[in-house]
Amino acid sequence: MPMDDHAHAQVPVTEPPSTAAVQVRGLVKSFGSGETTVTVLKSIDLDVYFGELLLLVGESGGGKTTLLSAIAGILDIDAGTLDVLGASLTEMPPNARTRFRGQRMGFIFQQFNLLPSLTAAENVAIPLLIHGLQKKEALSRGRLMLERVGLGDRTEFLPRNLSGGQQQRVAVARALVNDPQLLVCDEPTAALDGPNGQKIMELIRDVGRAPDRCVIVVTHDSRVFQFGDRMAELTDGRIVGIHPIQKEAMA
Ligand SMILES: Nc1ncnc2c1ncn2[C@@H]1O[C@H](COP(=O)(O)OP(=O)(O)OP(=O)(O)O)[C@@H](O)[C@H]1O
Repeated sequence: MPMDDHAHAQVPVTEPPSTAAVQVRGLVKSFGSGETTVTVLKSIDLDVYFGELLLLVGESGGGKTTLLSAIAGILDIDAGTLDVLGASLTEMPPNARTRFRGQRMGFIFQQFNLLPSLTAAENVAIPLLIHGLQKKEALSRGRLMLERVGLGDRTEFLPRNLSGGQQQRVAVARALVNDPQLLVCDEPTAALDGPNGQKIMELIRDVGRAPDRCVIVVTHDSRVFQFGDRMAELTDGRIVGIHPIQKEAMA
């Protein structure tokens, strides 16, 4: 096989780079019922491509977290379709969706959500244990992942003995330990100071983004913008703009 063909063979045929990893069409989501119904997402269309880091920005209460939760399969939607990593989330039964999420997606939140009584390595190993890996193997992979995020010397520390930036690194390691193709991040830098926020975004960009995967980051933090490839603006439940990020303008 010629080298080029061989390189192609590494990428699954259904998921070549530059095609949509996430395809959202006509997504509608409301909360409440009767007179108190609030329609938070009003017919959203959005594509997120393999190989990109997409920023989702917009006014507070505009629906960013709701959209992220729908894409992550955490939230049922009222209308529309959601295709994620080649699968229709809208048609998937809840159990299959939970499994799919655990195997193919990673999550990073503003709050690090680490379990306080577990060491850093144990926290990172949790997704692997849930998927049935033996504890020894899970911990060993957890430690390796912590090395990748620069915490090889902190694997046996409890979260309370780590700085905020280090705790978020543990959370990033936990999100990536399953080798997810879609990484969703909700305000990942909000609880961090400037330098730690920069380091976390570098990590998310460098480890989470690759030709066969993609990252979506909800953020208010303008210092994060330089790490994005495109920015989608969500206001009052609608995507009001989506554009590439001019890196030169940021420098
Ligand atoms: N479970 C829920 N029940 C009722 N209303 C909800 C629920 N979740 C979100 N909302 C409402 O949906 C709207 C959008 O919320 P969402 O958290 O998606 O916005 P956001 O753009 O992420 O805001 P922020 O930037 O402040 O985090 C808000 O008005 C919120 O009150």
